[in-house]
Amino acid sequence: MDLCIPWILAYMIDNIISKKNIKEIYLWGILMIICSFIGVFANIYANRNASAVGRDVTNNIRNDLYKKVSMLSSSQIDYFGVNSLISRLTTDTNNIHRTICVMQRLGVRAPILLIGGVIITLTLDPVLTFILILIMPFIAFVIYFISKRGVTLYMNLQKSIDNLVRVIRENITGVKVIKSLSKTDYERKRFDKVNKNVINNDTTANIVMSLNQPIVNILFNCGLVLVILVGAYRVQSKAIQVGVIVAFLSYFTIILTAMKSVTKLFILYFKANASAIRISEILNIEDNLDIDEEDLNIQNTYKKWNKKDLDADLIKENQKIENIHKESTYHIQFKNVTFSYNKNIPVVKNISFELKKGESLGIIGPIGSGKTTIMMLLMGFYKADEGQILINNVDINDIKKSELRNMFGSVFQNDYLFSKTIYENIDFGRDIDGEDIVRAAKATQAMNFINQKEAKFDENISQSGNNLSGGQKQRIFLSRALASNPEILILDYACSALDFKTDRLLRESLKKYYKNTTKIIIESRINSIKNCTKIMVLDKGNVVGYGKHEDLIKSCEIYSEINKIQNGDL
Ligand SMILES: Nc1ncnc2c1ncn2[C@@H]1O[C@H](COP(=O)(O)OP(=O)(O)OP(=O)(O)O)[C@@H](O)[C@H]1O
Repeated sequence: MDLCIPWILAYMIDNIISKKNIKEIYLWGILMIICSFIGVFANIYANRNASAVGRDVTNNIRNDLYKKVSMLSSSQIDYFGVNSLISRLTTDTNNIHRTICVMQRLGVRAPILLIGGVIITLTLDPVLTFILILIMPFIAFVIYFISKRGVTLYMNLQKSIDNLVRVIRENITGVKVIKSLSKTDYERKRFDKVNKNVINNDTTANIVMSLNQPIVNILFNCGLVLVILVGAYRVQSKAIQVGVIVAFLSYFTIILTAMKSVTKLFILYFKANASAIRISEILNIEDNLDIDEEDLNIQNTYKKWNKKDLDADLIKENQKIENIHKESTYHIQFKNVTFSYNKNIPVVKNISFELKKGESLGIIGPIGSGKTTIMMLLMGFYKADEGQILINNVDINDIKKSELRNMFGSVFQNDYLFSKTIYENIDFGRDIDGEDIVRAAKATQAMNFINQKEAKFDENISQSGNNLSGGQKQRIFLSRALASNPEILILDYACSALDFKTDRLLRESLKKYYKNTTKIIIESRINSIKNCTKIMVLDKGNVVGYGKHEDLIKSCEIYSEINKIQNGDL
């Protein structure tokens, strides 16, 4: 419709107006109005559809990306970094969303106006069109050359945004520490630095990309001047009529706008391309995912087999596992396990221990000695470089990840509470029986403070549990770990915020109500682990003591030293 209107105008100027027939002028005028309306409504319709497509495509990409991110193995998450994953899920998908929306509107409209404009001007006057076509390769070259540089520049920009997200996240989650250490100024300067980096990268990218517009404008305006000069000469020599020049000026504006749109598209495209590369880096990962091939196979097999066959097979498989359980003497076995995060310097070396069902292991040792790493290996977050880890006599690498994870209840140092009710935070979407939740809350002494809350279990917890004390939070973490009646309970400094009495009551409840659960407890207080079936003393990734409390006091120098310090003897 945009292309029709100038053509009608030229026709009216050259053929209708001279006839001085008002009726005919009105008719052609009405035709122009109809064209305008059709154009407006078609535009609204196209925009609505483009938005819907943009919304759905981004929704799919974000879902796929989220699914993939949630399946990444721990080492892959370490490799990409949490902040980079967050900005890939947010800023990068947003860049793609904008581009898809604009691409559908301008990407369709601009070429139609561009090519259509050239074709129509050709029918009006080939000589003037020739001037137009002559400058187009120059414009295309400028756009291509400048925009090509955009990919690297926008990649750098995205990387600096990753850094910005990291610093903001650290500052917001660590706001209390920052204030208590009076480090607000220091953190502000750190933020300023990364923020400036984003601004600098953004400015560089924008300066380079904004060269496009003025250069394109200059080239086009030169063409316009030439058209008017040549056009005036041709009107004078009666080769064309005045209406053609008027139409030509309109077509020039249309074509110029279309060219500008193409430039904008290029900028958006290169920006989105940088984001798309970052997104596909995640989507294209195939190996080392935190989901077993077996899990995927089962999904595929479901499609192929009928349910009866699958059930029969699952029953056989369960029987096999049950037999293994019966034969197995040990619940958990570590056999000479060695592991290194960077595949260079081992963090834990030659770790061996065995636990029978219901037994407990206390792990103690200096900061960074590898205590948490042993738990990470047991839960299958990382694979051991050497040695073997067995649960119920089965190598954990042969156990389906989902099945493995279901065996555990765990509390780690950096656990998280969600802005939901106390009940939902304990249940954690697992549809656990209400009785089990209450039992867990009683065992962990959480009931005492839950009962004091107005809404009891339905009391809302604010983000990260800011409306709870440290000890209350820990009791909810512990309840969450115990609520599913896990086979294995892992407590990594899970009781550090509990007072001595609550700590003792918790241990008594664990013994009484969860006697079949095998427990591994990482603690710095000897009193919290001295009654464990076995105690392991770690130092720089090596086991320097292993046995019962009384034996270690005599045989392990580090252990007896810690014991003396904690009893006030040193
Ligand atoms: N994801 C990781 N990537 C690289 N190195 C890591 C990672 N996690 C831990 N480490 C390193 O491995 C070593 C052991 O860490 P680990 O968390 O197992 O120690 P820990 O004994 O549990 O310490 P703490 O008592 O402070 O909790 C440390 O030197 C630590 O810096």
